[in-house]
Amino acid sequence: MSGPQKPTGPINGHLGKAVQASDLDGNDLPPSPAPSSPHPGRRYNIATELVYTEGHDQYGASSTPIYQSATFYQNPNGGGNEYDYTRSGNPTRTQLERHLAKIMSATRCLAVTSGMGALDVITRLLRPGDEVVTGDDLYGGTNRLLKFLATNNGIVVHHVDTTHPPAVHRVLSSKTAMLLLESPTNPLIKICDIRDLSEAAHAANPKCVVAVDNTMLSPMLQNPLDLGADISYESATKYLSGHHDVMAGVLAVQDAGLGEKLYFSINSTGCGLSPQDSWLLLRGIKTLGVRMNQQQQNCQRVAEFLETHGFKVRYPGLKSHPQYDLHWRQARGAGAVLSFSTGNTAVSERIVGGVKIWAISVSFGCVNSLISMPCRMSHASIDEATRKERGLTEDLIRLCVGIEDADDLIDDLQRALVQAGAVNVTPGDFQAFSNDNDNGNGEGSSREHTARQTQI
Ligand SMILES: Cc1ncc(COP(=O)(O)O)c(C=O)c1O
Ligand SMILES: N[C@@H](CCSC[C@H](N)C(=O)O)C(=O)O
Repeated sequence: MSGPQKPTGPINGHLGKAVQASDLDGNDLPPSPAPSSPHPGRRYNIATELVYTEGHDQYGASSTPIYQSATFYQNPNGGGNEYDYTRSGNPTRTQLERHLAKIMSATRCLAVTSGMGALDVITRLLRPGDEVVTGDDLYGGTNRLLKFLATNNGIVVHHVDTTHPPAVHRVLSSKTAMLLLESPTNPLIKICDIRDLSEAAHAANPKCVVAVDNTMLSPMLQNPLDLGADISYESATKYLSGHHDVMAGVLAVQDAGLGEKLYFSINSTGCGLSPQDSWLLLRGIKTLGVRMNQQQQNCQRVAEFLETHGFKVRYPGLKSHPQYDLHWRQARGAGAVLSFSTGNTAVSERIVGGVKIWAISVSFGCVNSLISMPCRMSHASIDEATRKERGLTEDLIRLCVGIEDADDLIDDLQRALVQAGAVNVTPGDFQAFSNDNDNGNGEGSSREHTARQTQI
């Protein structure tokens, strides 16, 4: 990988930029840096690639310099340098994009101001009348943007259960312009067969763009482009950065033409990632391997603890997960987000309110552990009736596990479960109250739970 390039004189006529003057649709392109990755694919194992960079800084700086400059000097004829303006391209952002391209199995990667910004760029490929096929469990913000496009831009959106391939195949057609997948989904941790669904979408319409939101696993654990997707994107606010100190989104592609179209939107709308945030993200990525390893080890312990004590836990590290085998065919780890039900919303509220180490917060992928109730927080923008239809019950608790000591995390959770009356305590053991009375919306067995709580 090469670092920011030195001015080399006019490369491409008077523009002097290593890029063609128009995109594949014939739109005029403003000056921009060269496509991100100078070589396709990875050369080392992922843990090495996350850390290893070949910078060619003129002073030998070990950390990529932050080019905090909005504009760049040019020759009198308007050419000369690779960069002219930071909205169009910035050396720190290019360094990040080239680094990401390696680890995302891409030939080109683009960095933008948030995960939703990345999805906005992707959905700008759509035209009125286009159809989008997507899941019935999705991050709330993704659902909100799709609903906006369906309401205002003439896009037809089909929400189907992506764990059930025939349901997806049934709605795919020559009008399907985009298949948008999450695996695992946020927050019900459903797994879909990315390869099979990508093939089916391309068979239905060879021009269909398959976009996979890889936020839950990060490129450390899953590479959708290797599974047949056209775009892998994620909220880099989560695992890639890892410290909740930056908002960012990344998009990765293997097809140069598609990369140009995405870049065109980014430059036109001005959502490229700032130099400071690009630097923060470059720094965060270096520790992704160690963070993710620790986070998923801790998450496995927490998942087993909850399941052993009778809770219905959704986590692909557990053999009880309905798509366990599929998940391990396409991913290299289970990630560090799980969700579980108590069968009673009031009890769930008391658990969330009772923990000390687990911070009540949206987001995930940070080094510290978080707890949330998706229906009240990350998925509140989905109306109640739709949530209920999709099996997103009000009592659902989502845990995003960090790098703390796993025993401390479990002790804290155990204390909150007992205090909340979520478990039936017997000498030497405690078990979750049965969810048998649960009416499917987290309202069941409330008297049982309340009674239990008052005894403690
Ligand atoms: C799965 C998923 N995709 C995309 C996003 C959007 O990312 P951002 O918050 O960085 O815009 C989020 C969370 O916000 C998410 O959970
Ligand atoms: N108020 C925000 C909520 C962000 S949720 C962040 C993250 N994706 C998560 O799942 O926790 C909004 O309405 O977008």
